[in-house]
Amino acid sequence: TGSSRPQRMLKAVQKNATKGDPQSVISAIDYYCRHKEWAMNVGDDKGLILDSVLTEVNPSTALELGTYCGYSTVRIARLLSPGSKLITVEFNPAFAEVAHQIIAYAGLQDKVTLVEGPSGDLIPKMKEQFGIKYFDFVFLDHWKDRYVPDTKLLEDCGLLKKGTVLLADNVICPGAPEYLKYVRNSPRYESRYYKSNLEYTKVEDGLEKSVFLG
Ligand SMILES: O=C(NC/C=C/[C@H]1OC[C@H](O)[C@@H]1O)c1cc([N+](=O)[O-])cc(O)c1O
Ligand SMILES: [Mg+2]
Repeated sequence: TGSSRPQRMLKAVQKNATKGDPQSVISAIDYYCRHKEWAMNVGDDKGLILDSVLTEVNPSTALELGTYCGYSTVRIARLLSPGSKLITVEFNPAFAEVAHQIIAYAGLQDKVTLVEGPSGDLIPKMKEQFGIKYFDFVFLDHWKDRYVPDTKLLEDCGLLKKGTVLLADNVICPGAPEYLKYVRNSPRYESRYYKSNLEYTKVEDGLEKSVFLG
């Protein structure tokens, strides 16, 4: 059987990026996915919004739900201050295998803990297994129908503190309507929408930033 799309993406990184240079890994993936083969990375347009929110929050502990091939993992980890940590959760073992290699190629493996498994099972174990008190930043980019249950789970497990920032991808395309309703109607969040476009396309999409008010 042939290679998979994630494996072809990894080959493009190994061929075109410089080992230990996160920006070159990001550029190599964006070039490949824009000109050769689309893939569901947050991409360069929404990536700039992710970068700006991250720089503003400057999280000590960050969580990513939905690693896929590690593109946004690299985008986030490259901006973390020394000593800060990113935990990223991926359900699909084939995606996780490629992500490990892309994160290592970027030289960011010491800042990132990649955990394989269903987010719903892993979130309740975060405190005990990873010594996490709470997250300062959460990037939601996994199954869109898990955004609401996992946000509620993070609240119930005491993993959010006053000021924690949730940033959700794809709230327009493919869409996360229940999530938008939840964070926009809840008195516990202050939300705003960053209009952009679906990665590598002209279709509208955007990111929803929601600050937990405690
Ligand atoms: O399903 C999407 N993401 C959820 C990913 C789901 C997969 O990754 C987590 C889990 O292992 C699952 O196999 C998605 C889909 C599109 N899309 O245009 O279809 C665009 C995006 O940015 C997306 O994050
Ligand atoms: Mg996405």
